[in-house]
Amino acid sequence: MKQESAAQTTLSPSPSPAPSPQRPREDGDPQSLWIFGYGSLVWRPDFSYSDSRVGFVRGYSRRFWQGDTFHRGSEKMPGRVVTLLEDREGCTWGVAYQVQGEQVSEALKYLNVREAVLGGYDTKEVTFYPQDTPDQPLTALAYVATPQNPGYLGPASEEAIATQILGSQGFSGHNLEYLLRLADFMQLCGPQAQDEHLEAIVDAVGSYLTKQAVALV
Ligand SMILES: N[C@@H](CCC(=O)N[C@@H](CS)C(=O)NCC(=O)O)C(=O)O
Repeated sequence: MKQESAAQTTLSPSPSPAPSPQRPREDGDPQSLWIFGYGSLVWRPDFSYSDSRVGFVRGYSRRFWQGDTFHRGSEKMPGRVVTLLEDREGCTWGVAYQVQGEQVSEALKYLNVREAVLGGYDTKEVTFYPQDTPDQPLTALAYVATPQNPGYLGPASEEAIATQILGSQGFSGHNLEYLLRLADFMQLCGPQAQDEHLEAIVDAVGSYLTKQAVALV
């Protein structure tokens, strides 16, 4: 799985078709749906679900290119959170959650506020490959912040992103917590799950804090 830093990868914005979010049963009730999380959803889904799988989506790279003035930032100091960009050679690890029956409408209602209204994310159908059964892919719904949304910040050096993250916090907590929890998740996925962009930002945060600490001595 090829990974490049943000500077080298020419990422095209992902179109944001908004597929109908669930397949209704004959009686019109939604039957079941998989929701793919690749940012805060991997550690804080905050909706009830019946099953979950660790795995990945192909053809997308995760980037800290979405601004956030609510959850992890403010109007004065916007934070940076992740979105997916189409990238032929990209691969993004995360968690897919299965919601069934009433869980479907409850999850979508909740995520619409958390992701769309407060975060600027749109929905997109993706193919998810469970880590344990990659030969049995699942169709999942992902929340993607396209470059057309007003909060989109786009590319920046990993050092600049690290500095912005260190200086931002919002209603859900500090932006650094967001970065480190995602890094922790990726550690748990094992050596086959690489995200050079994420790792470069974590390294830049470490270097910055080390310099600050040395300056205090
Ligand atoms: N849609 C991505 C990113 C989600 C994300 O991080 N969204 C922000 C909205 S700006 C959020 O929910 N933050 C809650 C938090 O930071 O705890 C995912 O599937 O995880």
